[in-house]
Amino acid sequence: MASKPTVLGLTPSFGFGDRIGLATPGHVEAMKRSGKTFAPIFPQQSIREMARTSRGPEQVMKDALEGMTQAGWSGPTGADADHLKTEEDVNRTAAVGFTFFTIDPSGDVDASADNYDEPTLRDRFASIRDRIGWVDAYKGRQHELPNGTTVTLDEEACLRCAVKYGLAINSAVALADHIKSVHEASGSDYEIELSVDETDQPTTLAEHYIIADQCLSSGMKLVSLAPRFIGDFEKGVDFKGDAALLEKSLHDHAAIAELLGPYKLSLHSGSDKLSMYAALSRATKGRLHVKTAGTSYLEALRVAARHDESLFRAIIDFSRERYDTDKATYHVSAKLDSAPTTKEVADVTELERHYLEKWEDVPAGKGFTAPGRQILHCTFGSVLTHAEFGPLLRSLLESHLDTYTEVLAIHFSKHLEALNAGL
Ligand SMILES: O=C(O)[C@@H](O)[C@@H](O)[C@H](O)C(=O)CO
Repeated sequence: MASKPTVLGLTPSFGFGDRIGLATPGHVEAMKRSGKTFAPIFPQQSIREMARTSRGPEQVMKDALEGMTQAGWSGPTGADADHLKTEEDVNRTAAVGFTFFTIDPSGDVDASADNYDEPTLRDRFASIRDRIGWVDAYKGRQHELPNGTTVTLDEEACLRCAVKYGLAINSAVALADHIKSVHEASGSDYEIELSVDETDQPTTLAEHYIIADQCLSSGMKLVSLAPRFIGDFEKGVDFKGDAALLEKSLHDHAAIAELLGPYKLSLHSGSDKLSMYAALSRATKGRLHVKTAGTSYLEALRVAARHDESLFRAIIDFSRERYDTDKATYHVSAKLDSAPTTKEVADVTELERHYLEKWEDVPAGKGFTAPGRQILHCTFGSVLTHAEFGPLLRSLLESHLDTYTEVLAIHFSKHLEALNAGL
């Protein structure tokens, strides 16, 4: 019998989202092979994923706990109620035993604030001044971080942060208060992650400092924070960008987390970012959380590529029809013409290479880069709720659970080993 989800505190942790409900045995197997320093989060699903797959929190929790029991996992696990935006999201997930609550206040972020000229910035600030009381308290301050970097909170940085994130901080604090009251009523423990990763511009050090400081001073039980890091963290493929600049910035963000918390730095869209994992582990000295989800769905399609070619081809055709619509809320850059149609590729192994890629084709220490992965990645909801493809894929996985478990074990062992390399 699997243990009940618990809080994990500052232990290095790794989130294994599962959009189908059959991946946990493979996740457990990867943990057994390579997860020595990491605590797992097996039940993990965002509200967006639940909406797209028509699975509710009960089902997500039940599938993960059953998978843990089936695979003989008796160690601890967290349970991540991911990308929560409303009190209703909290109530539904708390009721079934989620312990790690990821608050996503992106609906209240003013994403245009980075481009406002000074008069517009002052104007916008004037319109929300009565709801943001902290600008004068930070203005003019400088903070030396444990790694020697200085965070400068000049007037412009404070105003821009207030306009961009002020209302989002307020809504995050309000949702955290609700999480607290729900858990006080039930007498159960919980922890909070704040995610501000889904923005176009990277989170500056000044923004990170103010956001975290405001949340902590409100009493938020913040155990991890997901900034938007520099470079590109697109879904389904490796990190794109300047590795040296990223590493320097990871050290700075980790130093803020150490100074103000400590809390963990969290990496969203963490699947397949193997080329930067060691840097993340080094910079945070293991005080980190990595979140993955869509990559387990892609590995499920690998099972289709190997055991039911016509289903694999049909799913690719359908995903190509859906991609331009379904990619709307995801950070991806693939275009439909970056991968061939199924008619253009006769050999299924070649098709697998274009749409999923194979580990044997990827250099050591790197992740996948094939653009076709993104076409399949964003369209999971349409496929899984499709009257024909959803049930066919599920029954294929059920009859080839050994293959699914093994491909996931290989896939995630590579992830965990790359993270361990920096510790
Ligand atoms: O697709 C989703 O909604 C979630 O899986 C992700 O955004 C999640 O937060 C994540 O970053 C997984 O890599």
